[in-house]
Amino acid sequence: MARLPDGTLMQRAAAGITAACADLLGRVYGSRVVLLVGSGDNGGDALYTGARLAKRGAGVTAVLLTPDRTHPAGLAALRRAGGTVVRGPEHAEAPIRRAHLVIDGIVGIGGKGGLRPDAAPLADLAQESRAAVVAVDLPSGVDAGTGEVRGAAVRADLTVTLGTHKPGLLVDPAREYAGSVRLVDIGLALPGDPELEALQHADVAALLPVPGAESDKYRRGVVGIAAGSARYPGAAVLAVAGALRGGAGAVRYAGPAGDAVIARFPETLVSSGSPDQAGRVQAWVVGPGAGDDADAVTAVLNADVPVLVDADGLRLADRDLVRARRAPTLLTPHAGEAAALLGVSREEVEGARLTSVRKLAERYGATVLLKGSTTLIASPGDGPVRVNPTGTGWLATAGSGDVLSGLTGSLLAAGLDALDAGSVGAYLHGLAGRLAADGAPVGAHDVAEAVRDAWRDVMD
Ligand SMILES: NC(=O)C1=CN([C@@H]2O[C@H](COP(=O)(O)OP(=O)(O)OC[C@H]3O[C@@H](n4cnc5c(N)ncnc54)[C@H](OP(=O)(O)O)[C@@H]3O)[C@@H](O)[C@H]2O)[C@@H](O)CC1
Ligand SMILES: Nc1ncnc2c1ncn2[C@@H]1O[C@H](COP(=O)(O)OP(=O)(O)O)[C@@H](O)[C@H]1O
Ligand SMILES: [K+]
Repeated sequence: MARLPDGTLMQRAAAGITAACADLLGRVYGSRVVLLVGSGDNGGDALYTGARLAKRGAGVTAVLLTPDRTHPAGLAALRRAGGTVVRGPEHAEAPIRRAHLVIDGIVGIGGKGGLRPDAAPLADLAQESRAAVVAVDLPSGVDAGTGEVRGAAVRADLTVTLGTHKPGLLVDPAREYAGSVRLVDIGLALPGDPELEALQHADVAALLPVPGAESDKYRRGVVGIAAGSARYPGAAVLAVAGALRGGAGAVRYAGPAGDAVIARFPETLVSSGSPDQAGRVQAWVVGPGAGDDADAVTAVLNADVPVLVDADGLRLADRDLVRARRAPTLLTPHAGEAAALLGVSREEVEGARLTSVRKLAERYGATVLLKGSTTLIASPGDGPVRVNPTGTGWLATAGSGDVLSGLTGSLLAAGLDALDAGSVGAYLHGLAGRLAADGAPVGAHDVAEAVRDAWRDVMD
């Protein structure tokens, strides 16, 4: 900012927001636009955007939340362009009701907590009106850095974000408030590591284990699955189904559901004893449908290879044993399991996913994949947390987590580190869920089958 003339970034921002608004409106000339203007630079962005729309023939009304603390140059620009001003939120109802478009410039990255009482009714009015709502930088009232929503907040149809995505646009519950998100490059060079990163197709393609000319099944990695029980044999079958599609050269199964596994997947190497008698593997998955078999969990945690712990395994695992492990450990809880591991309520985890996943990784000295509407993967330390961009609500179906654990374990056995295995596993799983569903409900076995399509899609 220091290297640029005053106002340059704001003009770039306004140009980008104006273009997005024009796309949304279709026709700017003759449209009615209301600006919700707070006291900071976020309000300034809205005012300059309003000025540009007014020059193109829109009727623009600015609602000033704090009339004596409004961005002065932005306000002057709007007035010069023919915009009108109402002073105070109490005058907002009539213009918002008639608007085609509401631009939310109440607060951006400078905001703290939910909207204050004077601003909160504006969020309601905007939501009740038939106008499209465009948020500048962020929906006002959500926490930019964590994705938490601690009070009233604007619900946008589109968020035009400036310079970079913010965690609040990628992590639930705030993500829901953002609508679709459009990034405007305003030429900021961003320092250091981001808080959050999202893999894209090319990143995943570069990480997927592909066999070379010299490969054999052992070099590709053998994944061990210690899952299922007499009561839940299906969990074993689904975990193996995921594991067979994850790139390992062989899948070993150890546990009481060997007959069910073999019946469905004859290529599996099955044994009914303890995992430590099952033969060598390069990674273990333990826990899906395991019931109360704590011995199997302990045996796996004592193995000196990467281990993925899911479902019942998370409940049965000796926590000191997890912390004492030297080989990589990947825990894959959903919000309820994460809540039990942290000793808090499920709601607390769902309301603060980013904080929760970091805390878990720190507390257990392990990589943690927190499942759910936004899947996050964190390793201990200050490095970026990964957010999975491919998730879909169709994955919320019984057994789909078992598929994820097998798939991700297979990637671990193939040599990916725990953070990469977790994020690539979640990416393929989400994509497979979308491809399998294609607009209609799916079962977990459909998701497992579609992993191959997801893999091809990524490699294309
Ligand atoms: N940085 C950049 O490179 C660029 C930044 N740009 C833009 O600037 C924005 C950041 O601007 P900013 O720093 O002025 O803060 P901002 O988000 O307007 O909020 C502060 C104001 O909100 C108020 N307020 C606080 N909490 C509140 C609440 N809960 N409910 C209601 N009000 C609340 C708070 O009031 P106060 O505490 O002072 O009473 C203060 O006046 C950024 O998001 C982007 O749009 C772009 O132009 C391009 C380049
Ligand atoms: N609303 C949602 N949006 C996206 N993904 C979801 C949603 N709900 C659940 N999922 C995903 O579905 C899977 C469910 O796993 P899990 O909770 O372990 O179920 P199960 O134990 O039945 O297999 C996880 O990968 C999770 O991230
Ligand atoms: K905003």
